[in-house]
Amino acid sequence: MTPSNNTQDKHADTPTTDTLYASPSDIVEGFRFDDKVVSVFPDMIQRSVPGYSTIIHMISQLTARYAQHDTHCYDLGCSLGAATLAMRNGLGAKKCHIVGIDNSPQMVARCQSLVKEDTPEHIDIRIIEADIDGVDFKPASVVVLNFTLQFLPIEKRTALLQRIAQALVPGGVLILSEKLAFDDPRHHELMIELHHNFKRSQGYSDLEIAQKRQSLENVLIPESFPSHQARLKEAGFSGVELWFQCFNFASMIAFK
Ligand SMILES: Nc1ncnc2c1ncn2[C@@H]1O[C@H](C[S@+](CC[C@H]([NH3+])C(=O)[O-])CC(=O)[O-])[C@@H](O)[C@H]1O
Ligand SMILES: O=C(O)C(=O)Cc1ccccc1
Repeated sequence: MTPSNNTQDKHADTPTTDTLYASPSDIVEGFRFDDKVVSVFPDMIQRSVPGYSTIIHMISQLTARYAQHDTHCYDLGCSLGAATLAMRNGLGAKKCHIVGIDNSPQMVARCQSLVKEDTPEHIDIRIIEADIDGVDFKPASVVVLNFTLQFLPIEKRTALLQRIAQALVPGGVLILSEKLAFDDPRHHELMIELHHNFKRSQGYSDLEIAQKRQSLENVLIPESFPSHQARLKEAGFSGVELWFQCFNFASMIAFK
C-alpha cells in the first residue's frame, strides 16, 4: 500500500462535525479524551487550533531535517496520529523506529487502525497506550509534543522534559507545540479574543466557545513562551526557538 503524502487525508475524510458543546448544559464537565471527543477529533482540532495543519506539514519537514538513522522518533500524546504520520512521511528512506504514545484508550484504538491501514508493513511504527509521564525513552533524534504538554500537571513537566533531553542523541530535537499565555494582560486578552474570533469564523457559536472554554479550565494549563524557554533550558536543552505562532498557539524547537 502507498502511504498518503498528505497526512491530513485520513483525517479530512472523517465526516463527523464537532457539536459536543452546541447544547446548553447545566454542568460543563472537565474536558476528557473519551469516545465522544475521538469521534469528532479531526474536525475539532482543525477548527480550534489556528495553524494546526501547517504545523503538521512542517513536522514532516523538520523530521526530514533532524531524524537520524536507527534512532527512535516519538510522538507523545499522538491522538489520532496526524503528527506520527507526518514524521513517517518525513523520514523518506531513513530507517527509524516511530513510536506514538497516548494515555486515552479510545484514541489509541482508533489511531492504531488509522495508522495500520495507511502504512506499509516494512515501516517500523507502533502506537502504544501509556502515560508519557512513566515512559522509558530509547535513544531518539526527533521527539514531538504537539499540544500535549499543556495537559500534564505543571509540576510534572520538568521531569518529563529532562527525560526527553536525556534520551535525545547529539543533534536531536524536541518539537513542542503549545497554547500560550502572555505576561501582558492586554496582549493575553487580545490573543484570546482573536482565537475566539477564529473559532467563530470556523462555525462555532458563542455558546460552544464558552462551554468548551469552561471545560478546559484547569485541564489545559497554558504557560508563556519565556516560561517554556526557561524550563527547557533547565531540563538540559541548549537552545529553544519559536518557529511558528498564530495568536496564542505556537510551536517551538528545542535543541539538545
Ligand atoms: N499524560 C499523558 N500521557 C499520554 N497522553 C496524554 C497525556 N495527557 C494527555 N494526553 C493525550 O494528549 C493528546 C492531546 S491532543 C494532541 C494532538 C495530537 N498530538 C495531534 O497532533 O493531532 C491536543 C488537543 O486536543 O488540544 C490527547 O490525545 C490526550 O489523550
Ligand atoms: O478549543 C480550544 O479552545 C483549544 O484551546 C484547542 C483544543 C483543541 C482540541 C481539544 C482541546 C483543546
